[in-house]
Amino acid sequence: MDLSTPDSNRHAGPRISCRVRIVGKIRGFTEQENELSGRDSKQWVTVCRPKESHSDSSGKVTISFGNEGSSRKDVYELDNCYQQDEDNAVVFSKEVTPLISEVLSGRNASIIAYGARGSGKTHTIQGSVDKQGLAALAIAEILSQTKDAKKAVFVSFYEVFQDHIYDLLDPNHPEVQVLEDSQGKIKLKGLSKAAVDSISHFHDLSACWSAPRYSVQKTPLQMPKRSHKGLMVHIASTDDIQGSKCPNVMNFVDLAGYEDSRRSSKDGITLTESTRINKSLYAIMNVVYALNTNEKRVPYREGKLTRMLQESLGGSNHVVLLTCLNPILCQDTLYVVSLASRSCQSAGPILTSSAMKSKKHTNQQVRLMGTPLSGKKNNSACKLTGRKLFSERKATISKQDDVTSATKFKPFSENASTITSSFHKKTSQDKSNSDSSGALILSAENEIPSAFKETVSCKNMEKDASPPNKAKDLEVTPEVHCDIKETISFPDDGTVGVEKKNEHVNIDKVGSPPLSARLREITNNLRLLEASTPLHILMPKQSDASQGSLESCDNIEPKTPKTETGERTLEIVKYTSPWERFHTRSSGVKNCLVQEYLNFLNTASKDELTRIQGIGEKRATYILELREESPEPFKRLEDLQEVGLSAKEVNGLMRRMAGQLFN
Ligand SMILES: Nc1ncnc2c1ncn2[C@@H]1O[C@H](COP(=O)(O)OP(=O)(O)OP(=O)(O)O)[C@@H](O)[C@H]1O
Repeated sequence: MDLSTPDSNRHAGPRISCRVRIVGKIRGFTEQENELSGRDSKQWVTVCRPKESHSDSSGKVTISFGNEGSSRKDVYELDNCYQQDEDNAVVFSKEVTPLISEVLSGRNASIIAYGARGSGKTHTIQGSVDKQGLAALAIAEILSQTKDAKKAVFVSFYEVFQDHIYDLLDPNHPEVQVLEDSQGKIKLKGLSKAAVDSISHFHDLSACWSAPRYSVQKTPLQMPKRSHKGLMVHIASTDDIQGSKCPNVMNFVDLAGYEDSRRSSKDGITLTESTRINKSLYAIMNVVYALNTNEKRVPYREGKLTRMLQESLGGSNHVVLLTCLNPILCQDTLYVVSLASRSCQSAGPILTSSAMKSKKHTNQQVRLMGTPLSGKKNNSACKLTGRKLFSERKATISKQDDVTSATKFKPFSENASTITSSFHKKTSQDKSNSDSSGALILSAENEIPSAFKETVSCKNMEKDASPPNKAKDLEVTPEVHCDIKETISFPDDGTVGVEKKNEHVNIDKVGSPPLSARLREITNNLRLLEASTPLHILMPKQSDASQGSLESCDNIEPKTPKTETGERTLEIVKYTSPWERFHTRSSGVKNCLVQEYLNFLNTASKDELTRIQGIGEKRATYILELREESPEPFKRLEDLQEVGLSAKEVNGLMRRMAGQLFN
């Protein structure tokens, strides 16, 4: 597959601006992938560039995912994207060379490779046996430019694993500490620097990036499976033989690969480890987002790596976030690119049906008449992750004119996606909308990204997808072979509307039917609910005077329904004494309070979370991140240990909370 077209090389080069530049890089096929699928396999990633003549001078590109003919049509915007056939040398000349001049004239710069596992980050930053990485190419250039400029070049290599920083040049060193001096400048205590005078010397030193490591007792250490690795290039004046007088720094960071932590990892990484790694990736992405949106507070303290790099990020420094993309179907790549795209705020990401469907693409909780739009069984809300993924900005597909791909499919027109600010806050009971067209408008009440409207189509709704009578308020009467067009709108006031019209026109032949899937799920949920509802309650026999009296009714406690012999009954519990009743019921109250508290942690906004004693800004942020990882991270009180609270602290917290009820 030849991805290049004359247009694909039409890079204007990076604008030297202080916002973080978000650039994509599609990895080349590995030999194995070549063997398995062949070069003429269907393309999964397509880069669309605006035409030169187009009024949009931002030069941004859109990346779409999905084979021609497939239903997946995720489209995201980045500052630029390098194709499979554009190797490290091309990326270096376009992205890194301009930054070297900046560093030599007094600024700091960082090139951060971010992506799913196996997306080519290491290949890009560290290089391989036969291809130099960006780091080595930069060192060669820096050495050549500083030769006659009375500058000395020092390097530091480090690894960040589970929020601990290790010096790779001197593995005997204890952990590197990130300290702040009296002027608020970051100091890295314990990170060694080595002077570099030639590229071969650099290659020798860089072996520590992948060399096996040993403990102080000389026993081999288990290498972390997923960690961040970095190089700091310090450019100091020649009289600074230690390179310690605040030299300018160029960072190269090969981030740990993103992997959905709910998937069991192939290499035995535990859920907690994986969550921590992803948390540190979110920390980077949150800093990038905050820098690009000029937020007052940049959350450097959210992660060790961000704290460590703080001096090189923001201000007049330059950062390139190189988002590495797998060239074959990879859910994690979609997620990564969606997060990267959200930081390209100047035009906002363009999102389409599959992005909408994916629970990963916004952190908003969307409820459809109290029933999940999609998502897991028994989950009352479908949680979509990716903070601020939907920006307030508008984007229209018509901006995209030129498709740089071998297959040249037109995702926009086929997808019929539009962004609108129109607002629909109506319910299905609103007769004016349930008109002859059969329009159906559903509403949800949670905070919803603004200005997003999407049109998708579904076809052939099956009979079994029809909701039972209990779902009458949805007013859906699915027909076999009916053609349905639905419009989902996200208005500004935080509600979502789903309009649906019976239309026998313009069926998207490749579009999946999201509404039908959702309705099927609603149906299934209702059936489950119906199945678990007791048909009748067996009351105590009248002959038993003690149980039959009105007085003793207060002594009975309904328990979970049992369905042993097919007959659904409600078990009746009789208390033998007021003490027993009081004891049992107060533990019930306690469990209820715990459950309410966990529900609160699973759903509350950041502001609400910080109202709870013991939850500060940082912990609230982490809770939100955990919720991005899993829709309901807190199922038991023990789960609170995940946010750094000890069992004792959790107990204290609950005791205080119970005490507050009487204040
Ligand atoms: N441009 C490329 N052309 C061909 N093969 C590549 C290219 N980039 C990477 N590869 C191959 O893809 C595989 C994964 O690459 P790499 O190790 O760089 O990914 P990674 O993102 O660093 O992975 P991880 O997240 O696990 O560290 C390797 O076998 C590498 O040789």
